[in-house]
Amino acid sequence: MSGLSVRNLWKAYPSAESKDDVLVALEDVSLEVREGEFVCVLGPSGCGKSTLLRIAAGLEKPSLGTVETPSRPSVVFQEHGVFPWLTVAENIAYPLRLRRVPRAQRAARVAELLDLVGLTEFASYYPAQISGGMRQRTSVARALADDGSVLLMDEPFGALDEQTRVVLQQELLRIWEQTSKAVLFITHSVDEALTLADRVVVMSHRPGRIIAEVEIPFGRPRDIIALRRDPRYGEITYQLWNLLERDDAARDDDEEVAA
Ligand SMILES: Nc1ncnc2c1ncn2[C@@H]1O[C@H](COP(=O)(O)OP(=O)(O)OP(=O)(O)O)[C@@H](O)[C@H]1O
Repeated sequence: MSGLSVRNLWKAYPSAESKDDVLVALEDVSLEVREGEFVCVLGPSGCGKSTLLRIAAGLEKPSLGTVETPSRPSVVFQEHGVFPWLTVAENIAYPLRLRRVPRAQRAARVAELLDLVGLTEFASYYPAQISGGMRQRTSVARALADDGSVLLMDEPFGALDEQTRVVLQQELLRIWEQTSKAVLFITHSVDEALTLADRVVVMSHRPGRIIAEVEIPFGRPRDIIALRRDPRYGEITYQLWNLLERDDAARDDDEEVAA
């Protein structure tokens, strides 16, 4: 198997309110991301998206269930994903050093990745000397330097302004389209999910369950500005919002019954 397979995942944390209680963050979550497929997980704040990603990355253990990947996934987080004491080029080279890739080969791969993410001029800058968007590009390039076939991204553009976000979304697609990596991308933005994904997995409020999977019909390569003119863009936006809102309304009903 060269993608990611998550089966019947449950995660409970000790409750902060009572030591006899638990907080269920994930409830029986199963999903597959095939080789070369881009899947977005969309859900409201606190529904367990990051928990799912951390478990998929092997950074946390599930309470129940399994995760299968052919190799250790690469991860891009929302912020603080780069080492502040290393330059842009050294950050990108980091996974290559860990794999003991010979120096000349490493330099060639770093030069290629710097070019791919448009940071050649900033190779010797430190993270504090570049913009937030450039730091995220560095983070993406470093994840691409990892040769794993699965890439996990946790709201990597969430902290950026809208214009930078759109530029980086387009760049990410351009770069990813040249690979066959399976991508699991976490977002709470309807717009971002349908712009990027082949398939959107919609999660409920906590405890996070999968309430729907929506196939996105836009082809590849994808021009993310042009697709906003496609009449299907509005329809799918409406469909996704409806799924999220219906779940919200169901939760309000549950709370009223419980009260
Ligand atoms: N280490 C932890 N200990 C206890 N509870 C936790 C822990 N990590 C997460 N939780 C709880 O699990 C639930 C899901 O959190 P998670 O961060 O996965 O949500 P999220 O969907 O990523 O949220 P957001 O979109 O706001 O980042 C939350 O109620 C959170 O309080």
